[in-house]
Amino acid sequence: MNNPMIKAEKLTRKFGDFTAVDHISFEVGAGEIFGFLGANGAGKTTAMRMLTGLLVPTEGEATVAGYDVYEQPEQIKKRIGYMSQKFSLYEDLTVRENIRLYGGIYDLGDQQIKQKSDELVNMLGMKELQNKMIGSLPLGWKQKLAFSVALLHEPDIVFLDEPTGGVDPITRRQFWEQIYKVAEEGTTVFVTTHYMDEAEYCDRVSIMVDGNIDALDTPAGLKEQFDADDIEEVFIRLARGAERGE
Ligand SMILES: Nc1ncnc2c1ncn2[C@@H]1O[C@H](COP(=O)(O)OP(=O)(O)OP(=O)(O)O)[C@@H](O)[C@H]1O
Repeated sequence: MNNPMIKAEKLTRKFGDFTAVDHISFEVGAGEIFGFLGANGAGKTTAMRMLTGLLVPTEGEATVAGYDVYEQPEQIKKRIGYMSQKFSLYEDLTVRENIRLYGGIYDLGDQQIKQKSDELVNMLGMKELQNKMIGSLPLGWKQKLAFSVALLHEPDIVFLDEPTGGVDPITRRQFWEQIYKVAEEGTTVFVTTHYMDEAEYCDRVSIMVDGNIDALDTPAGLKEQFDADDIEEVFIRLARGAERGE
């Protein structure tokens, strides 16, 4: 792959004697939608924390947007967006206040923040809601807004950690339309999900089992390789052998 946006080579993280992520290697291209699947405890969050410059690896190499995870975590943080269920918008601030807050965190100027706020509320059809507290909005709206906010500073890569948890299939589908749009514009999307229908929407999917990447291919390639009707079947077959998890 020429100039991969993410490149991991034998990336490893141990906690004491326990190896949470065990020598994983993969590359993700610019504008690619890369699905990062695995059962609970497989090591996805640990891998993602290393790639986002939040956790130092024990061994191995990785670059993200061309920056080294050991040497240049601060540069990485500037070039990525991050959205998760746990780390997201402030419930007791309004839609507009949240945008302003994150614009400030991402070092955008006042004028740019104002312009981005207008664009964003218009694009999301949230003009009427812009002065409402986030806490009063339905979860699907919060997710769409959190995604847009993660893209405010026009990052090269956006990391999405279970971005659509807890909403209905139509809302999830709308969220994925937003994902397609930014990927078409060239942003790389790295996404974890427990919804197997969403795995089918990715360009390529990796499946982690007990700290290792046991499979990595396009959805069609995985189905062929495992002679399965859908990704769920592939996933279950791989995850059944897992020792970790609930
Ligand atoms: N700080 C830590 N100290 C010790 N063990 C940890 C730490 N963080 C994660 N682990 C262990 O590493 C393993 C992988 O955890 P991780 O959170 O990366 O999995 P995951 O695939 O993201 O799971 P989930 O889908 O439940 O979030 C688990 O067994 C977990 O208990």
